[in-house]
Amino acid sequence: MGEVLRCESLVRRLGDRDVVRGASLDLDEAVSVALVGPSGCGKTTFLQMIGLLDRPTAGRVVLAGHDAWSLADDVRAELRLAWIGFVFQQNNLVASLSARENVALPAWRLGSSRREAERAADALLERFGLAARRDAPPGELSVGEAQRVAIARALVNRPRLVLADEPTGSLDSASADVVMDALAAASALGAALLMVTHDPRIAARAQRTVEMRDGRL
Ligand SMILES: Nc1ncnc2c1ncn2[C@@H]1O[C@H](COP(=O)(O)OP(=O)(O)OP(=O)(O)O)[C@@H](O)[C@H]1O
Repeated sequence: MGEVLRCESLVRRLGDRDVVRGASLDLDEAVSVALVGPSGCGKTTFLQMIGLLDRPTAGRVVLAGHDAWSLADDVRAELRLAWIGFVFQQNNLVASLSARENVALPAWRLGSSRREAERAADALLERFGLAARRDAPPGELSVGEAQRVAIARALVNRPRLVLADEPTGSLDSASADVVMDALAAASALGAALLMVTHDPRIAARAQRTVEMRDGRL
């Protein structure tokens, strides 16, 4: 199995304390890992360093063989766009764009034509049962619909690494199942999946569970 991600001894100091204190983790392609742990133990902070959103105080994130945090900012942004799909706790959709445009945007930014990007977006929206909602702006979607759009957006560039921070936290159990099926499908297609969850039912669907306590895995 090919290695997708290796993080080595990640530390993140926030204020006067280390919130993440030397966390190391390897992920190979097609694996799914649930990250669990008590509220405030550092899970989101850890995920944001891996997702190239928050610079570690110490340690390395090796993604696709690159020491990601030593790259120039624009190169790192490009690596992130091509390799990582991030599903946030809040969906972070762009309010002024339609569901379809939100999903298409990362593909277009990565270099697809508008037409190709929209075709890829439509295929994902259809798979998530949202074909009829594609022209709606996020403000007109239910919480569950919006989260499925956010997952479609995260998957549109066929990322090798999918990071999800409580992707089903705000969903009823039927919508949570649809979301989980989508994430499981991405991992079956070869992506490495790392998801933070408090839900034991969701964690049970991952191949492996890793626990964080006090900033350590
Ligand atoms: N800017 C900051 N300055 C100081 N402390 C911070 C800052 N941001 C977050 N923290 C603290 O860092 C700790 C870890 O936060 P983090 O969000 O990573 O935890 P978590 O495990 O994801 O929690 P939850 O499960 O509740 O989402 C918390 O105790 C939080 O209060």
